[in-house]
Amino acid sequence: MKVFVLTGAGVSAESGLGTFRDKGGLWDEFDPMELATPEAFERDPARVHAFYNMRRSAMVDALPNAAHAALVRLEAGLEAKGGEIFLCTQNIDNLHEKAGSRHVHHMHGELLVARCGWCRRREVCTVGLSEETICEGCLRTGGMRPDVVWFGEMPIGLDTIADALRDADLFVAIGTSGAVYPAAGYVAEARALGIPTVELNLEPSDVARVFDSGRYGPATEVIPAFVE
Ligand SMILES: CC(C)NC(=O)[C@H](Cc1c[nH]c2ccccc12)NC(=O)[C@H](CCCC/N=C(/NCCC(=O)O)S[C@H]1O[C@H](COP(=O)(O)OP(=O)(O)OC[C@H]2O[C@@H](n3cnc4c(N)ncnc43)[C@H](O)[C@@H]2O)[C@@H](O)[C@H]1O)NC(=O)OCc1ccccc1
Repeated sequence: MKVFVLTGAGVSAESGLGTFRDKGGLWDEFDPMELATPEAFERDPARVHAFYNMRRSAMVDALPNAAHAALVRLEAGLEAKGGEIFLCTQNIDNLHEKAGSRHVHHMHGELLVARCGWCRRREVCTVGLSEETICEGCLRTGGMRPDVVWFGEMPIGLDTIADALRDADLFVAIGTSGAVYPAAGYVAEARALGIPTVELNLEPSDVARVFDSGRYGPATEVIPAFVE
């Protein structure tokens, strides 16, 4: 049994990391076009660094919750029966890995990684970034940026995701609003491939009608019940 699991900010909400579009979510307070685009970074790098430094310091102390732990059990359970999980997350936090998940694909990158815009070197980053941050590779400043996918930028590993989707026996979406593409389009692709689809979310998402079924409630309750 091969299970494709797509997760979004809702799976980390009960770990204290805010979501984007919910009441009091990040995009309530901040404008994504002023902070999560390459143009915004070009225009005002200090402002973009401040935004991601704030989120990074919250992430460093955050702990995984029962939903993350249940997905680790699902991974182990499937592998014990010769199956596998493809855990595709839109999240830039590392709570899946902190919980013990071993096969995590970050399609929108990772905030605890920095990338140099000059030499493209990547390095682990648990502290704040600024325009003065020196790249340990090319020793230049002004090029370090969070290794995340901004709007208008190509998500990571689209071919790997397409292969995993094609091989899946079940598609599960967890804690995502279905508002951002290409991720929001995967349920329709799964359906077109004849793969059963289920949504596990606090409430029906923007693409709820495309799913065969849905279970609604907090992830820390719904995911352990689904995995048992
Ligand atoms: C706004 C939207 C319309 N715009 C887009 O989709 C754009 C443009 C676009 C592309 N194709 C289109 C087609 C149609 C229309 C527009 C487009 N897409 C892009 O720009 C993408 C890149 C988008 C990535 C942007 N980066 C993010 N994040 C990283 C940075 C950062 O984090 O700062 S997006 C960010 O928002 C997305 C949605 O967020 P969610 O995770 O779903 O969170 P949200 O708050 O929205 O919802 C939370 C959900 O959880 C639930 N919940 C809350 N609490 C709980 C709880 N306790 N338990 C359970 N559930 C819970 C809630 O009910 C809710 O449903 C995630 O992907 C997340 O990563 N790039 C691209 O298209 O490149 C070219 C391309 C691509 C492919 C092929 C050829 C060319």
